[in-house]
Amino acid sequence: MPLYAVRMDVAIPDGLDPQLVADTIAREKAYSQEIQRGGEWPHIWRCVGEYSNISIFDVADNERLHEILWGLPLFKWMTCEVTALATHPSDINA
Ligand SMILES: O=C(O)C[C@H]1C=CC(=O)O1
Repeated sequence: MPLYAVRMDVAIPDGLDPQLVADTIAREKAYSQEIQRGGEWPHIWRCVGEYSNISIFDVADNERLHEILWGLPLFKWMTCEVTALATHPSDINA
């Protein structure tokens, strides 16, 4: 299945109801962990010092990745940069 690296940068607007923000972050965690358990989100790494992550997705196609990203509860407050990955010719494991 195709692999994708996705960098997510979160920017929560100032002045929002703190309960709304907390609820959204809790829903984000549950949604993310459900997809991780299903195998389509095998890696998520925090970018040190930033409210950002770099994740690896292992999904059927572009449409499925799009569906997952649009379903993120924090999606409205984040920007995503998607990079499709191909095997590197120097990879000794390939
Ligand atoms: O904290 C983040 O990087 C944003 C987001 C992505 C997955 C998740 O649980 O939170």
